[in-house]
Amino acid sequence: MHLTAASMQVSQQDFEKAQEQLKLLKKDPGNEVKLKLYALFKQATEGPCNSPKPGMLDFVKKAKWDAWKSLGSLPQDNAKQKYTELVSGLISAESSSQVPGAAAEEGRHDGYENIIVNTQNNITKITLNRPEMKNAISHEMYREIMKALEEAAKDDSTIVVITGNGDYYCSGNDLKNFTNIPADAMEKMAKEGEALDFVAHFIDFPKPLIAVVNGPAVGISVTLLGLFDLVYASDMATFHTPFSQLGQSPEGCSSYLFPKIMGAAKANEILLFNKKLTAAEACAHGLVTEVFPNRTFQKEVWARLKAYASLPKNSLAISKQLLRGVEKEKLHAVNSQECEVLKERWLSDECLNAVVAFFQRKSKL
Ligand SMILES: CCCCCC/C=C/C(=O)SCCNC(=O)CCNC(=O)[C@H](O)C(C)(C)COP(=O)(O)OP(=O)(O)OC[C@H]1O[C@@H](n2cnc3c(N)ncnc32)[C@H](O)[C@@H]1OP(=O)(O)O
Repeated sequence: MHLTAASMQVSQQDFEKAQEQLKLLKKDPGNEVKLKLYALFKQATEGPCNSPKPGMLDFVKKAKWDAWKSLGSLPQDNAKQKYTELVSGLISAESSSQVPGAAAEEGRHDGYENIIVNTQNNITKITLNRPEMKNAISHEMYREIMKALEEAAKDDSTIVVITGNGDYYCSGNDLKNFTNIPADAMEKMAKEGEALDFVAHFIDFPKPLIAVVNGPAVGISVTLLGLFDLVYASDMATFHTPFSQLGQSPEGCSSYLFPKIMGAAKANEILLFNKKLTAAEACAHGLVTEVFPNRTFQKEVWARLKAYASLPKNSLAISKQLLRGVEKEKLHAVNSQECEVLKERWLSDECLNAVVAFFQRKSKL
């Protein structure tokens, strides 16, 4: 690739170094980020997109073209700067969001396979730990999260944090949950009260519960955010609830909380029409408390959480109960109704076909 710019905020050398660093990334950054990188690189090296729009059915080329076109007239030097920042963000996220695999990690709780739980500095951290599956939540993982929440409710911690290991926060329900049990998978899912019980753990959780959303969030990991007390997000996080695409319906009390938080018009766009939000949009609509640059995300968020965790524990828990108490009964009723509808959805052809289509998808970016 030939680069031409001479006077740029980011030197040619830094830009080229970023391209090299990108190759060293151990983790696949994911399509969303790949598109952003592609667009910024093209803008930085060729300027605004003037190439003809690819045909509607050429999905990959069209996605790339859209991403590049969306940068409009962003100057080349700005694109170069953003590209370099994005790469360094990915590198630092890789080194800081990788949870040390060592069982020797201080305060680590034993007995979990799919999550890592540790308590330190008055904070119990629950890390979703299936990075190769984008932290999709399997049956076993649902059970582990419930167990971890039950233990965290009783332990010495003042606040409890949920985050993800790797580039994703969580890709939602593991769609293999529908396929692992032969033949009667959907029926079994529908009969088990797992979803109801899982969401109830969040409604009833007695301490401040904070989501540290390190990357994209999908499905139930988004809807549940309405039940958290704080949501901090990296600027690389996105929020997507593709329920109608999947022949499913909203859960996690989102059918009640999302319109309340962001107004009916926006909630409809998100929950009915699969509109994916950027972190900045989710923050503007009240789902996210604050967004941080990915480069400094872990450092800034954990410094803040440590300060919060030194506040008086009982006062925090009592105040949370006051805030939540008025709505608890309503939230359980909403959860119950959402799960009833979901059970029917899981038995529908629309849902079955969507799950089959996911596992049959061929073309990836
Ligand atoms: C108690 C039950 C309560 C249930 C409540 C109802 C909950 C509803 C929901 O959560 S609906 C949302 C369900 N989630 C999805 O639809 C997301 C599906 N995944 C994807 O669309 C993509 O994987 C992606 C956009 C998250 C990431 O794309 P990409 O960056 O291209 O990565 P890969 O697709 O290659 O993913 C890597 C690897 O992970 C597997 N995987 C990712 N997410 C899921 C998932 N949710 N279920 C199952 N498997 C998932 C993916 O298949 C790849 O595996 P492979 O390499 O192909 O073996």
